[in-house]
This record gives sequence, C-alpha cells and structure tokens, in this order.
Amino acid sequence: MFTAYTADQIRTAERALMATLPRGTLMLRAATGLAAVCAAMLPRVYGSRVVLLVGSGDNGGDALHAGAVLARRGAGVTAVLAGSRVHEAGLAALLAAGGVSRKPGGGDDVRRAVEGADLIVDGLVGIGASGALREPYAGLAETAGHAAAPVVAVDVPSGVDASTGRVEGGAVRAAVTVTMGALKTGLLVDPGAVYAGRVELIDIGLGPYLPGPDVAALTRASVRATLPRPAAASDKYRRGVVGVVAGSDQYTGAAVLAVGGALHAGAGMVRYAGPSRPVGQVRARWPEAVVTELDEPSIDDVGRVQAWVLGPGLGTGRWARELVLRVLATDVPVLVDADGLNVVAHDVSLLRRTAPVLITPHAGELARLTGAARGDIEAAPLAHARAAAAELGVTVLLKGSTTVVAEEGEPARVNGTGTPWLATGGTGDVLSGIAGSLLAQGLGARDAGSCAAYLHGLAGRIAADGAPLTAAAVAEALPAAIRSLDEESARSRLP
Ligand SMILES: NC(=O)C1=CN([C@@H]2O[C@H](COP(=O)(O)OP(=O)(O)OC[C@H]3O[C@@H](n4cnc5c(N)ncnc54)[C@H](OP(=O)(O)O)[C@@H]3O)[C@@H](O)[C@H]2O)[C@@H](O)CC1
Ligand SMILES: [K+]
Repeated sequence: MFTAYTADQIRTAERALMATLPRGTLMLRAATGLAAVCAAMLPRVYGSRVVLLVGSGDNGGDALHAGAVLARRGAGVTAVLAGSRVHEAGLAALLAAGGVSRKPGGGDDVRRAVEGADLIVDGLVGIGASGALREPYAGLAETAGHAAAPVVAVDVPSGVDASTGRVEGGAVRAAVTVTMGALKTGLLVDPGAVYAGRVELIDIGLGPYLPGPDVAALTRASVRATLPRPAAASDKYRRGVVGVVAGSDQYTGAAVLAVGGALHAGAGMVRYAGPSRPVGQVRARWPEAVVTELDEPSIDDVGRVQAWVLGPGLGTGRWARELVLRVLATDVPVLVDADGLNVVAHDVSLLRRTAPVLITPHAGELARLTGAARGDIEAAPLAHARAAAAELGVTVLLKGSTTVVAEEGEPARVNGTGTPWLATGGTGDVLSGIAGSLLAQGLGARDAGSCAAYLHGLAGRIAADGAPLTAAAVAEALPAAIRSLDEESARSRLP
C-alpha cells in the first residue's frame, strides 16, 4: 500500500528527523535524489540547458542544490529567482558550480531561457505554500506550461495544495513530480493528481517519524493479499452469492453489464432479478446467472444472497422505489449506484441500516445526495467524499479520473489505475457488479470499493490497450487483470 500525508503531518515528521541530523542534511538528500531524476530525463546531462524556477523557500533550495549537481556534470543551469528572498546556501552552491541566476522581471530574457530549455525544474513552492500562486510565480508557471521541455516539479507542482489536491487559479503541469520523504495527499487525488504526472518518491529517512496516513493507495500486492481466493473446500455458496437488482424494460444493458462485472469478479453465484426484458437479455448473455423474472417489485422469491447490487438502470418510478426499499430492508451489505442513488436522494435516511452500505456516485449523483454543488465536489473530491461518508453513515466510492473511497474514522483510499478510455457508457455498471461481488465474498465496504476500483481500472487498461473500449470488454478483461496481480507485486511506482 502506498501511503500519503498532509503538509502538517510531513512538517511534524521532518522536524523530528531534522533534530537528529546536522543542519542541511535533509535538503542535500532531497536534492541528490532530485538531480538523479532530472539527469535520467535528459538524453545527456553535459551541454543540456536546465532552467530552475526558484521560490523563496526551501522548495527553491532543493531546486538550487539539484541544479548545482547538474551544473557540475556540465549542464548549463539558469536559476530564475522569483521570490523576494532566496535560499542562500543553495544559490551559492549553484553559482560555485558554474550556474547563473536571473530575475523574472528581466524582460524576454527569462521567457527565452524557459522556451529554450531542455528541462524545467519547478522549485517555486512546496508544502509551505498557501492559496493561489501569486505573481510572479503564477506567470512563471504559465510560461513553463507553454514550453516544449518537460517540467519536473519539486515535492508538489506549484499551485497544487499538497494536503488536498486543490488548485486555486493556475498550477504547474509536471511530467514528473519528485516528492521528498513521503507522498503528499494532493499528489494522489484530483485535481492535483492530474498536474503531478508520474510521481517519484525520494527516501530521506522520514519513514520512522511518520504518523498514520491521511490517505492510502492500493498496490498490486495489497490487492492480491486482500482478494478472497477459493480454498479447496469452497463451494459456490461459500464463495459468496451476489444478488443484482438492476435494469428495467427501458435500460436492459445496465443489468447485463452489472451481472457481467459480478460474474467475473469471483462470486460463487450471481442471482439476477428484474422484469422480463432485461431478464431475457441477461439469460441470453450470461447463462451462468440464476435469474428471477419479477412480476411485481419484490425480492421474496430471489433466494438467499450475501450482498446486493442495487440501482444501475433501475429507473426512478414506483417499481424502482419499491425495490430500493425492499433491498435496503435486508440484513446483508448493499451496494447502491446510479438510479438507486437517485431514489434514495429523496430520503437519505434509507441508507441508515445496520449492515454495510457502499455507494458509488459520480460527482453529479453525490451532489443530488448531499446538496453540495457539483463543481465544488469536483474541485475537492476527497473532502466531499469524506463529508458525505460521515453525514450519510455509509462508505462512499466517488468516481473520477482518480477514485476516492471514504469511510468515517479510516484513512481514505485513492485509486489511479483507471484510464480516460473508461469514460464511456456502462463502465459504472460493471464497477457496481465487481464491488457487489467482492462484498458478497466477505470484504468490508472499504476494501470491496477500493479493490473494485483498482481492478476495474486495470481491466480498463487491458481492454483499451490504447484504443476505445466497451464496458462489456472491461468485464471480460477482469480475469486478466486479476491474473496480472501476480506478475509484478513489488513495484516502486504508482499505481
Ligand atoms: N523541511 C525539511 O526538512 C525539508 C524540506 N524540503 C523542501 O522544503 C519545502 C518546504 O519549504 P518551505 O517550508 O520553506 O516552504 P516553500 O514551500 O518552499 O515556500 C514557502 C514560501 O513560499 C511563499 N509562498 C507561499 N505561498 C505562496 C503563493 N501562493 N504564491 C507565491 N508564494 C508563496 C512564501 O514566501 P514569501 O512570499 O512570504 O516570501 C513562503 O514562505 C518542501 O516542499 C520541500 O521541497 C526538502 O528539502 C526536504 C527537507
Ligand atoms: K514545486
């Protein structure tokens, strides 16, 4: 599991570590790691042109010291000193190594240097930043955004809030973010994750001083360890039976896709209940599913299940409302998605029950549940998912380009395995099926949601392979995704 921390948590840990070391040691460790990543991004260091955007704090100090290392190896390094102050030791090291410095007010000079660079290092602000970037930082971030060279952000892309991932105004778009000591929450959640690019973690010895994490991201190894595997004595009932209440005469595909997700995610059996048209399609597509055709909105004849998937394509009329009431009145875990959420939006107290509830909204659906504005949710998904989990008393899986799973009193989980190709109709129905299947197999709601998001993203990548995918193909790629967990379990990179 990757763990990430807020700026305050990092500061506290850094203070404790720094007290045990000679002054400046941590920055030199950070700068050495940073310089190594920069060097690896250049075809060759000697003769390359590197521009450092340097703010007034220690983030700028990291950049200057790394620039000194690159200058000693023959790079032409120009530091643009954006702050009213500068890290003096860092600047002295750079100048002694043959680097030069400029002020951003120097007309076209700075713009030309940035545009002509082979590599740009963003050392404007790190965990000491507050609020939107001020000038001249904001202008420099924009200039860097137009340059052809890749940008390496030091610790966090300047303009991204390290603790929350919020971006007020502009921010640096990095190809790579080299983060010091530990991951920051803002690098893993939207919108910050989009600005961070690939994240490289430099070990500076902070580990023993870190508290419990703010958020965590699953890895292949942790998903593999969490997923239930059938034992020799397992039978289909003991592996978990999942019931799917989804689809309608109008929306038949949602039923087919939710059942497809559930079947491929390891449940021993999938029971589907719905009206005649989706029943016919589910039966034709998935003969493995046990189907019950409903003449009235009741689940009395469906048989025993260990968890329900409730909602995709269900509609929002009387039939749907009745089914929602009955499924939520059972005593097993329930996953509520899509129309199920639209129904409960009229009375969120329906979600208060003894057995676990996992909801899987996108920002618009969460907005209807909590009354928050959709745009506010998209600007701060982690905070909104956490608030909704506390307010509604459920586990919230909030979909986005990175997915957040929040449960009160636990570190949130974030998932970045997805691909933009997954933004297509029906993939959410597949995700519901997967998560419901994992609930039925006995996982808690947070594990079921975060493992489902991980596998769904991985299956999406496998199904897409650089081209458009269909939701059905995502369901069918799940076994390959689960198999791939064994391939490479100890990875140093995200995800
Ligand atoms: N501590 C350690 O052990 C280690 C720390 N390390 C490194 O130090 C970094 C933290 O350094 P830090 O604390 O000096 O803060 P930092 O982010 O450089 O800048 C803060 C300054 O920026 C300014 N400023 C703030 N907001 C602004 C805005 N919106 N727009 C414009 N300017 C703004 C403001 O300055 P002012 O404007 O007041 O002059 C403020 O004082 C950390 O991210 C990591 O890279 C590593 O070397 C490992 C060891
Ligand atoms: K930075």
